[in-house]
Amino acid sequence: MTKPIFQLKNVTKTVNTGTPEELNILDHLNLDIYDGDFITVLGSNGAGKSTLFNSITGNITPTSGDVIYKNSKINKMSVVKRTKFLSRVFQDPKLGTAPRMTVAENLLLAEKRGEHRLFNLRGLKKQIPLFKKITAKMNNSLDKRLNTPTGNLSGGQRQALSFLMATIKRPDILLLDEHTAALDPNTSEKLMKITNDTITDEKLTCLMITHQLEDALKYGNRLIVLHKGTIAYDFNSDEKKKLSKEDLYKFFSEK
Ligand SMILES: Nc1ncnc2c1ncn2[C@@H]1O[C@H](COP(=O)(O)OP(=O)(O)OP(=O)(O)O)[C@@H](O)[C@H]1O
Repeated sequence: MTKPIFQLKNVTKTVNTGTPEELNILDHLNLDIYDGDFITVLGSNGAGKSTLFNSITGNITPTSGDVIYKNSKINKMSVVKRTKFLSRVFQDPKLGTAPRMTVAENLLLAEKRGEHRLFNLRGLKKQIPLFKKITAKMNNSLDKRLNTPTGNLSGGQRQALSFLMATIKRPDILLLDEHTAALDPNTSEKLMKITNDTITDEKLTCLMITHQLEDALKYGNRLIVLHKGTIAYDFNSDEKKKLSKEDLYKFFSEK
């Protein structure tokens, strides 16, 4: 049987320890992520979705339990080291790119993700044809703005660039944190289609937080529902196909 590439085993994160506000924001959470999984992540506000991502990226260290990557315990591995094998796209288009650097420079930076060497612009010219090709796929004129500082792009262009930067160097795990939520419906739909095509074509392993029930049902091979810092439901591909939006509403109102 295939082994998971990433596991959270009995992970608990306690905050405000020893005070009346003490709370387990992750509570004995177990999750096995397999190569090629595309998992949509649902949960009400405060359920622990971002905290789950932070425990994968190393932004938080569990109070107890284990974080395992390819059979090795990595509880204390730094965020920077983990960027070698994982990337994340945030909801806010401003968070993914360096505003004063141009589109091309940001892409070059992303290509060198996880490398220790100091960033320099050597080799930029050589990469322009590739950068033109991949930005053209975004279908939003990004390919004509390779020399534009990213701070001058529209939110949609900037978020498309963030997605490209997260995937230009294949990550073992891609984390999408409501990455289309700040975009207008049209732009959001376009980026979601590109996202799905990229993940499917390149067989990426991905977790995607969304509040859009349609998207949670439409995309991916697994769907998990978080509640109070733990995984309340974990639907496999067959179970997910049978789910309706009404079922999902029910799960939320049961809680
Ligand atoms: N450092 C912290 N100290 C105290 N409480 C925290 C901390 N980080 C998160 N929390 C709390 O943990 C809970 C889970 O937060 P989290 O941001 O993971 O939820 P979420 O499911 O991503 O919510 P949303 O959908 O609103 O983004 C919340 O109640 C939040 O207030």
